[in-house]
Amino acid sequence: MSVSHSLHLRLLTPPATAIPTHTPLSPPTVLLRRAPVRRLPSLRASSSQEMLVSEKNGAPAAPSDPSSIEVDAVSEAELKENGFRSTRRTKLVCTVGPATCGFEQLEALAVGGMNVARINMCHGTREWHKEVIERVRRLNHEKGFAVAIMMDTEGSEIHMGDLCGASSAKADDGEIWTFSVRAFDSNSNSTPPQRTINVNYEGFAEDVKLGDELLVDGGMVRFEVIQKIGPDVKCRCTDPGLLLPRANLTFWRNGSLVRERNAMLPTISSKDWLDIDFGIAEGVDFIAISFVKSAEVITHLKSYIAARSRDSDISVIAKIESIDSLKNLEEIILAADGAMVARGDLGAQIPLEQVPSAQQRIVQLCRQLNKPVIVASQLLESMIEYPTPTRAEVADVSEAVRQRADALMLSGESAMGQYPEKALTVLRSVSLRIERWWREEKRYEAMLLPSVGSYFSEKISEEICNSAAKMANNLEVDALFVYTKTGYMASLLSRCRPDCPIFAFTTTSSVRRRLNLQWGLIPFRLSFTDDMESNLNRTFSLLKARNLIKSGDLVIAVSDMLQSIQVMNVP
Ligand SMILES: Nc1ncnc2c1ncn2[C@@H]1O[C@H](COP(=O)(O)OP(=O)(O)O)[C@@H](O)[C@H]1O
Ligand SMILES: C=C(OP(=O)(O)O)C(=O)O
Ligand SMILES: [K+]
Ligand SMILES: [Mg+2]
Repeated sequence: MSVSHSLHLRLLTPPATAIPTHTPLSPPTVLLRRAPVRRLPSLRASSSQEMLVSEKNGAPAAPSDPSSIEVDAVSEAELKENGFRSTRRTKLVCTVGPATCGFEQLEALAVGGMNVARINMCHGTREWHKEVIERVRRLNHEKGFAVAIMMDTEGSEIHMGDLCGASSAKADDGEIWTFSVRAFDSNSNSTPPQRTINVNYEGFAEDVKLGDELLVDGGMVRFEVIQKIGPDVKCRCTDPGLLLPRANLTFWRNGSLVRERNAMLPTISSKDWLDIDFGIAEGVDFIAISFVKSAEVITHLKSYIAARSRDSDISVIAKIESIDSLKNLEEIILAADGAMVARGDLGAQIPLEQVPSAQQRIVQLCRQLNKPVIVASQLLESMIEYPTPTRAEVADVSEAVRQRADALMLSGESAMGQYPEKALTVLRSVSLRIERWWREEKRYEAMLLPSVGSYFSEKISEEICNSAAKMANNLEVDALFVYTKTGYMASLLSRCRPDCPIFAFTTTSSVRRRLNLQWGLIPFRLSFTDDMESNLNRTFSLLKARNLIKSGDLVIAVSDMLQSIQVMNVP
């Protein structure tokens, strides 16, 4: 028999088309009934009008083709390879830099499981970044990937200049180096004297004091301030190491971070605004804001984006990397569309031993508030130079996966390291293994998920998703299906971190790319109607023809058009 009994739980509310979203509804009546056994028409790709897009081999169908379904080539391969109950849930972000900006290198990362490509506006020119964006878009179009693009702003941090073209400089113990606010232009004749580093913050020489400790890259190299001469600050190296172009600088006095005038620098600098305009014009999917201090800046940016691009849905990610961002954590996360635990700078602003608990707190709060969260920086730092990670790095990655963060991020490992693909493979295999272990052992601690919706209709959606996820675990279903136009219902299911994967069907490519950042979601683009029966039948036939599901698989379907939970076997 091709169809088993299907249980249909429906909340009797007016049809979704009649409900403007965010309108309070009258309390729903719950009706539980057993639907009659139905025999669905057995549709095969060959016998139906519905042609599948085979993006990998041919030209992709136009996104508006109503009869097509799009899933990215890698999710499809991973689903088949791992079997969908154990396909990867943790998403992977790779920073693109000189080591990975070529088309083939980007393709290798996409094949390796990169869900989001990050460009860091702190480095490179806008033209350089534009080319990377174009390559990623071409890759998506020609090869059937759905890699999203995240632009990360430079922010008003204090950092060194670009070492006049040198890729690095070695600072040895006891050496005297000069940090100067004088601008040495690598193209002009004003070559700086030896061991002189330009600092981008005008107030630097005035703000530091003799005896201050100067930390490069959060302590990778350390200096002590020994003399101030006009714009120049002479420092003695106390912890030797490699200085990298545009490395971040912090200064400490009596064991605490100095936050004087530099704390007054705007979160979004004038250069950042130009970069943001660039990002909007290029249609990036995410903009990550560095050194967020309060919720206002996020709200401000979001209204700027909305005014600039009426139909754009760029998500704003708040980078948590300062003391202020920890102080105002909840309001910042509430205002943003997601957050990043930016451990690089965070570890330079708070004592290192406080970073792990801050990470745990941020990851947990993001899940409670239903915002995706990325754990970033130094996950596999040694792989910049070596082909295998340290045991400690593997343990760190495992911990982020165990905390059920939405995504893990590579920085230097993929931007300028020697083994970008190997680093990505490590993230992928560790994620898969830890996720499986945790599922098998049912080790995860139950998390209280508070209600986040402000409207009654949103609260209904939350209850439906919480119940559907619980049913999915208890009934051990193979997959959850969610039909969602805005992606909201999909995120609510993802928040529950269910045991089975979540197939998220959405109508636009941009929502699909954004869902790529969220835990456990396998986003598909599909045109669907308000008729769930026909949506389900079409989806079943399209996915079966693609060998992504088979007759007898047990699925639970929810949608944001119809407040219902349906449990059924694939016919
Ligand atoms: N677009 C780029 N051009 C040149 N180098 C880059 C680029 N992006 C990243 N890098 C290199 O990769 C390193 C790690 O990247 P990331 O962590 O994003 O930056 P940062 O170290 O400034 O926080 C950078 O320090 C820089 O050396
Ligand atoms: C991700 C981070 O930000 P950036 O690489 O831009 O400094 C960080 O500080 O950890
Ligand atoms: K940055
Ligand atoms: Mg940072």
